[in-house]
Amino acid sequence: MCTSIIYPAGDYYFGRNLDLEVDLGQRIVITPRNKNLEFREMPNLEHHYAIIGMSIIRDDYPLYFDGINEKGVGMAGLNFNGPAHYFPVQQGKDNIASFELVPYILATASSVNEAKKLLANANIANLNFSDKLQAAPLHWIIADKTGASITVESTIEGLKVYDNPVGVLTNNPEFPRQLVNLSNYRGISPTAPENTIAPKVDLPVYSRGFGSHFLPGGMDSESRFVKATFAKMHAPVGNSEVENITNYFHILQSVEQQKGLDEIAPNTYEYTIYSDGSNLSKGIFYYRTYENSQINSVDMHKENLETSELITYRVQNQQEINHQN
Ligand SMILES: C[C@H](CCC(=O)NCC(=O)O)[C@H]1CC[C@H]2[C@@H]3[C@H](O)C[C@@H]4C[C@H](O)CC[C@]4(C)[C@H]3CC[C@]12C
Repeated sequence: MCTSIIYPAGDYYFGRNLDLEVDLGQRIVITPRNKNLEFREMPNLEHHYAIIGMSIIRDDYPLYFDGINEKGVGMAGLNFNGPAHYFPVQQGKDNIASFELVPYILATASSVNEAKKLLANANIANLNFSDKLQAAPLHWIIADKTGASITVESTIEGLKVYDNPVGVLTNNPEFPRQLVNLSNYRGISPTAPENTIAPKVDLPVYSRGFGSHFLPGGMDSESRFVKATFAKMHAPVGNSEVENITNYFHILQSVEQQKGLDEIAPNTYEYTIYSDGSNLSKGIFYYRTYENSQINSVDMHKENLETSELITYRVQNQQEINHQN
């Protein structure tokens, strides 16, 4: 399972937790402006916006899990096993394979509005990257540096693009149902509630944090949707980049999956392999991993973006303890 958020703090910060049972060997990958991007059913893009994000590379192609572009648009693919449905290539449509969608949108859209226009005639084609890398059942969140955010879901009913008023995405069920479920938690608050159940009875507030007594805390995607929304909506805005990115990671950590808590097969557990977040205005990509709580950063603008070869950075996975004596 995964969780993705956009956090407003002066600048906007966008990224995700990647929860899975295996590390796929992803790297931080920068696609510079002149890297020739090939698509199965769409024209090549020889010149486009530069992208930075978490990705694996196969046959010199960046298979992004999530990323942002130099215009301040961010996008993440999250598991959507069950409802996800991709279609055969359709005449007259912009046929984009599911594994092409992140590079396609980030290479060409300078805002969420532009992404919406690109998606208006899109068909998510049921093509596999290769026999070994079959299409993954995903849905997507797209956000930009103005704070706008949408959810993209291709189901048996076709391609749906929803405005995302909370700026959060997890996994199943379909996005509208996540919002309906959120209504059940209208009362969740940082403040202790009034005694409305029996006003004449003395019901003491016997603990701090009473306003979130009924906040779900499970690993499941409905629980994470509610918890991440609560954490994000009430997160403070810091006075510096360091404070903001620190707050950002605290929000994602509220829905982190620790090893041992989510058994997906006998003795196999899903866990938060990495958390990442980018400053959408500055093009700085930050991440931490399960093994390494240090916040690391890669600034796309410190690379020459006018080049044509993929640029990669190894994920720093070593915990460094600052021994003070
Ligand atoms: C499984 C995760 C989503 C995390 C999640 O929700 N996980 C677990 C769960 O709920 O079961 C998704 C996010 C991005 C996906 C990858 C990207 O889409 C890129 C690539 C696309 C290929 O079609 C399949 C492999 C490959 C490399 C995908 C494998 C599955 C990934 C890594």
